[in-house]
Amino acid sequence: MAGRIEDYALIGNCEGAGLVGKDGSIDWLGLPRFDSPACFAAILGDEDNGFWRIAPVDQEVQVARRYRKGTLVLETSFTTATGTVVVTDCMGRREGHSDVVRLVRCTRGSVAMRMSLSIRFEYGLVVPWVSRLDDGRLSAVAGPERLVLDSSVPLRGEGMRTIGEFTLSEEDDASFVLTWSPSFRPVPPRCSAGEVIERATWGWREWSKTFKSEASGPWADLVLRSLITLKALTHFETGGIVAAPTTSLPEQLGGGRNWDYRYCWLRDATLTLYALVDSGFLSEAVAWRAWLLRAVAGSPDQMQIMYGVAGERRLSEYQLGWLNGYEGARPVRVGNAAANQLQLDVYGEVLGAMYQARCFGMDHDSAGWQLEKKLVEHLGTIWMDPDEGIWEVRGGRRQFTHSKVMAWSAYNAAIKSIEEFGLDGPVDEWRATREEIHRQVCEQGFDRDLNSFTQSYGSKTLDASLLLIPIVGFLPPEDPRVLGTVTAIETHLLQDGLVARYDTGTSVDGLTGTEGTFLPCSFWLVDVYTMIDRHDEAQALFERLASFCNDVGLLSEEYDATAKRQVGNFPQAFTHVGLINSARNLLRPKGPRLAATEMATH
Ligand SMILES: OC[C@H]1O[C@H](O[C@H]2O[C@H](CO)[C@@H](O)[C@H](O)[C@H]2O)[C@H](O)[C@@H](O)[C@@H]1O
Repeated sequence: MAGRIEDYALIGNCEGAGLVGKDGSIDWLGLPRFDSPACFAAILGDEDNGFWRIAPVDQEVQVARRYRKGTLVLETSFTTATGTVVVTDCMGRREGHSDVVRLVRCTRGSVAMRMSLSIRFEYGLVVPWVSRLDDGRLSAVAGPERLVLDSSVPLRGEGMRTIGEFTLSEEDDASFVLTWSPSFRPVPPRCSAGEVIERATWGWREWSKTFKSEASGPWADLVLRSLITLKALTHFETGGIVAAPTTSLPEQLGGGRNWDYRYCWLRDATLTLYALVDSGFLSEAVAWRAWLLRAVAGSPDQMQIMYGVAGERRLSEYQLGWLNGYEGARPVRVGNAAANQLQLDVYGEVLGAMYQARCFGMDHDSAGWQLEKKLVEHLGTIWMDPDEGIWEVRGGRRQFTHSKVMAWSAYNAAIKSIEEFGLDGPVDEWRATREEIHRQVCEQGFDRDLNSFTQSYGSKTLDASLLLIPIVGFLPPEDPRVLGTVTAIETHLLQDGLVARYDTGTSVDGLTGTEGTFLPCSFWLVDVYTMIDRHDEAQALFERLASFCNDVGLLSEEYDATAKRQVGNFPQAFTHVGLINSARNLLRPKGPRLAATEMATH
């Protein structure tokens, strides 16, 4: 049975990723790429859908976990009545191969262990053909995929699984290397588990050296963990950043709001980029900008709101009927129909990111500006249209207020690029449009009775995205309309002190059921509290949000305050971006300096 979402820890190699449970079971593994059909999918079904557990035979066990400092190398320590073992898990990458490495070391006494492996390619569906290679390794093949298991202990087949039982005494160890490669290529050479672990430890620590802990004060450890998580979700070669490494972990336990997040949203990726750059990690920003220019290249009216890891456009959504879903939450979806939506805010996010790249000296060619001009030109023809908005609603397009605010933000960024970097463009025309959007939002997006901006023009409902109005610099934080909106959101959208995105009962999203509270929204409230000098409330809310992190510092998309459980895809970049930004904003003397704010006031 799958664990609670917060019972999992992330392993990855900046190409693919997996989730390791506290019980020592890898219940999700996408190889070679984040969005590849998983070969372990037990988290979305049961053990027959693939898993790999290494744990003591004794069920009475105490578990403690941590990542090696500054790395994505996981150490799970199991203590039984007879002794302690530490299982070190990590992933490595070789040309054309991905390695999942598990090293078990006994540190005290002696412990009887059991390894149980069930490979099911194609998201838990396909049973592979398992055979022994001449060199003693096990090979599991189905169609184009192959996994090879190298083990230092004897293995046997039992009931469609591979089993290894062994007892380790103090200072003994046992190693396991599971290597993915295409089945039509030669079997990859052996590699040493210890060497892969040491190389991964060194590589992550080299990367982490850039991090300056002072800027994050008391939250430095959590912030670094979040940054490492964002890096782990970034593809080493394409520069694409996925929103999360999982699909269909439910937004409501037992519900149907289950989506595939293993793609690159322009919104999530741009915000991730801001957080990385603000923390000094510039090379990811350079790679992402190049990814972006390739992904959106072509006709501006064909720009999508999300792409595949390498910029693929067709992300057709379908359901995997053979998976029962996480704790029975069905359907399990692959692909994401939101790819074909119109979401005007992405123009604001993309143009803001390009402006910021310029501020950091990353713009070395004119190709970027030519594309931006085309995007603004296109935005000029659509900004007045209804869209699906930041929440990707499936209940029909509306005149979402936040979408218009971000259209304003797109013009604002483009105008600043001209004003500050001497670029060419019809600046007077763009200024006029910026002004027109601002006027329209203030007239049609603000409700005098509620004394608040509203979810869409003329509506009477609230939306957490309106917290971004001061953060992107659309209005100053002390503006009475901003203060009124904060009060209205506190009145209508706080659930047990956490900010809901919107009222799911209004049918705006076209979905049944409800959801947990979307964690980035609560981080936005932390930021706004800081901006309006409500520092104690900002601090208290941040501390509460930080307390939701699991034992290894990870957060999913949402939190179910009633069940007191993390819900939604995990770990979620958007949430970790919120944590990084808010932790840093709490310490800035003049209040938040989100990258987007800098953009508007630079
Ligand atoms: O709630 C309905 C929508 O949920 C997903 O979108 C959410 O996640 C995205 C990725 O983090 C984020 O960019 C977006 O703002 C969120 O609403 C899902 O991808 C959609 O298909 C779904 O309609």
